[in-house]
Amino acid sequence: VLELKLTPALTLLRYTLDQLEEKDTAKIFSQPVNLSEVPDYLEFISQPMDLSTMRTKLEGHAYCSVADLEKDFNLMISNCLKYNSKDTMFHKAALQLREVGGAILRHAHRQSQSIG
Ligand SMILES: CCOC(=O)c1ccc2c(c1)NC(=O)[C@@H](C)N2
Repeated sequence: VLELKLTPALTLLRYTLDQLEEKDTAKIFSQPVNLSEVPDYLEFISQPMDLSTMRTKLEGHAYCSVADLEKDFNLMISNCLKYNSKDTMFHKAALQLREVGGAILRHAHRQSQSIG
């Protein structure tokens, strides 16, 4: 069972991000895109996002709700779909994580309504 600490809202956000990380089995979303490996990345992507950045923002109280977390998750996915062509592993992984992550986030929304 979810171990709810004194701050259930923050605990729910942490648990939700843990679940999203777990689904990134190839770990392609765990760190910022390496700009020395991908030198043209910022020509296409104005606001990079990744799971480690989301973790830092979460612990820094940048997310007030599941919706805030979902916004950065959607940004991370859309960046990947934009930069990587359809026939790449990256693009396919983003489509997959979008589906699986969507279900995780819907469940977290429902839980946040019950813990307030
Ligand atoms: C060491 C080389 O790593 C990469 O080229 C690379 C590594 C990870 C990546 C990525 C590229 N591109 C992306 O769009 C995001 C999702 N992940």
